[in-house]
Amino acid sequence: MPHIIFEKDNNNITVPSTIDGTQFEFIAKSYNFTQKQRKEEYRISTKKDDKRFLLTLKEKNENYLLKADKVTRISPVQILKDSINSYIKLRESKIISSNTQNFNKKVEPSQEYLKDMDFFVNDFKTQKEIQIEIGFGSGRHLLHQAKNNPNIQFIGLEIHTPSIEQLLKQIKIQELKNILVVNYDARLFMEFISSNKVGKIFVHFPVPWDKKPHRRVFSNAFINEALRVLKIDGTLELRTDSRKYFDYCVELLTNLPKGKITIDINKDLEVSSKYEDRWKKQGKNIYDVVLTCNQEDKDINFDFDFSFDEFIDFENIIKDIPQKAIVEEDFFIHIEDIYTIEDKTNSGLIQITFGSFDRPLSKYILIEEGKASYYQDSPLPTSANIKAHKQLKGLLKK
Ligand SMILES: C[S@@+](CC[C@H](N)C(=O)[O-])C[C@H]1O[C@@H](n2cnc3c(N)ncnc32)[C@H](O)[C@@H]1O
Repeated sequence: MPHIIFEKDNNNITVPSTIDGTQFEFIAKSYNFTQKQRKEEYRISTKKDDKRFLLTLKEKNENYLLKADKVTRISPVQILKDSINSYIKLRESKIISSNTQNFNKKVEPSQEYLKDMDFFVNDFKTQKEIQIEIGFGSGRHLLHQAKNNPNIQFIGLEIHTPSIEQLLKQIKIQELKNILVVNYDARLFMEFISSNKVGKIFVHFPVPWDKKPHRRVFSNAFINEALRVLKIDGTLELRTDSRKYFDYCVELLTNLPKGKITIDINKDLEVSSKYEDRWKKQGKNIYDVVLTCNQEDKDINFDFDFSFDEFIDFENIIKDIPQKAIVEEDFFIHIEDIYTIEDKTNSGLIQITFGSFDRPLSKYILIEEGKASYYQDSPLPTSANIKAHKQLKGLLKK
């Protein structure tokens, strides 16, 4: 990550100010919320190329360190590098060391088919049938399906970045236009797909997680969401070499009111995945369980208003904000730190981590003269984020 270490001086910048197309909006100082012996630390709100983010300025030994803030990190990295250089230019400080001057400009592979979750919340629309593969790994099965079914829109979900890069390269080489790739936990992704739109969900050779069953893709909540997004006669297909995982899924999938199951052993598919080849060579059995959906579901509403109340008494509230995490059954809230903005009443930043345990979200809430909003953008409307927001709103009301 780009950063600069510079000599500690008194050349503070005035805000707001703009230099070389970079605007520094305000500076918030750490309130020493956690009450540990802490060094001086600031967040500098910065705008460049229509992006808004924070820079971190803190003491490092006898000097200052200026770097990107992890929570509000943006891309491309060049914007961060330019903003850090602009800050030092404006401040006229003496640089001790830096990696922002000749940062390695790597050519990124085409990311056209890699989508983030905002895309699925705000922009994703298709007239085509959707099919989803969860944990596509080497991508052999997904690429085969996409090549042979050009009228189907495929969505590939993976959490392993090298597998995603490999698939994106293959999409380019094979000139496929019907795969969207998402780096997101499959257990939480389905919440963003409209009801009754999906023809097939493939889960081939998921990690069995025998020692940590709560990490498995299959759970009651996942199956309910799968049945909601599947259209009538749509299928959720598990293929596994693990007898334990198979038995566990058969139990979860049996006697559901909205679907029925079929099971198989050592069935041949048109394409054998990398893991399948490995297990077959070892003489292992391959088990299939297929759940077929037989009921339509109601559509869901993705709109949720993540706003806060009109006036927040920030200066009084920060005295009572809980330092311990609030842990509920399916979400949590942890206030990480608080920053106050000098020379402005009722203004500051609250750094929080919250949402689901599987995919916690880190964000800042910006309070400007008593008016609060999420810094950068609102959270994704997952059920856990919505519940956490409602509770946060209550906390900030007192
Ligand atoms: C054992 S590999 C199987 C890969 C491929 N399906 C095959 O048959 O060769 C399991 C894959 O699932 C991915 N994975 C595990 N948990 C996941 C989750 N919650 N969401 C999305 N992908 C996941 C892993 O990164 C891994 O690539």
